[in-house]
Amino acid sequence: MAESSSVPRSPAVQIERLSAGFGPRNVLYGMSLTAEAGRVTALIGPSGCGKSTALRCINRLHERDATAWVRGVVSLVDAPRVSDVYAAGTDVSALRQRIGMVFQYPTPFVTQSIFDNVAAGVRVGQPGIARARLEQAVEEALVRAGLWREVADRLRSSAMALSGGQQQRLCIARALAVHPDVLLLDEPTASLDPIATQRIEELLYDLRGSVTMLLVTHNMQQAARISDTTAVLLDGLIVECAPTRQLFTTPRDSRAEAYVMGRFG
Ligand SMILES: Nc1ncnc2c1ncn2[C@@H]1O[C@H](COP(=O)(O)OP(=O)(O)OP(=O)(O)O)[C@@H](O)[C@H]1O
Repeated sequence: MAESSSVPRSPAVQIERLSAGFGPRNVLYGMSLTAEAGRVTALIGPSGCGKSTALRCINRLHERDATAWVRGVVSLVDAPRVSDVYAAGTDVSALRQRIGMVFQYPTPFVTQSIFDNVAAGVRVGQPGIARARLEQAVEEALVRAGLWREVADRLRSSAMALSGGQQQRLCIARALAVHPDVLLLDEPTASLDPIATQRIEELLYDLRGSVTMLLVTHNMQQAARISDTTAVLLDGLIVECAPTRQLFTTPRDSRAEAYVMGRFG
């Protein structure tokens, strides 16, 4: 099987006037951003400016904090269909399968095998799925995550027997197994060495076209290498969003320019 994807295009993510915070504390101040369908949108900005909070508002992880609040609109747009992420009655677990997330540190289920890690979401979404179909879903996800060849002969081993980079690709496979529309990537290579980082970057690049990705990164070279669009978040607002090459060569906003030139943050 070729290690590439052939699933259909995903919807765009549209964020409009998003404000969010914790208790009396405001973190996002009415930010707007569109992550185009099937593209990689990088979200960059100094530490503490609200990048993770913005990502966590998209799949409604933010609201798990007892003091968290959110206002504004987040939609998945697959014209003419528009799904409001915060619509009353939304099945939040199903939403989080549609909008997968990968974190800075790999988060495999530590007591489970490689197979069971990838199968977890499929079992939840399709209880009673036939064994052969489950095995096929796991294999497909591992192939898409570029991990199949490394683990095919040890699917029953513990996920903890994998290297950090492999664990991160396992987490990506776990997210891909349920065919998400969107992948939220919160500094997915920050804990990895350069070789493992390169594998993940190649993987994300290859997933373009089949999944809409939002990538939070402190690594501007990484944003430049793999994103189509880059948005600069400063103090809870997007100050510039542009095609990546343009943003890094001829930014229009003076604050965005100062940030990408390393003059602050
Ligand atoms: N659970 C929380 N309760 C209160 N404040 C929080 C909580 N989580 C985050 N914050 C604050 O919200 C602000 C934004 O945090 P966030 O993690 O979104 O920023 P970030 O841009 O992703 O930062 P970094 O690049 O350092 O990861 C920070 O000042 C942070 O201290």
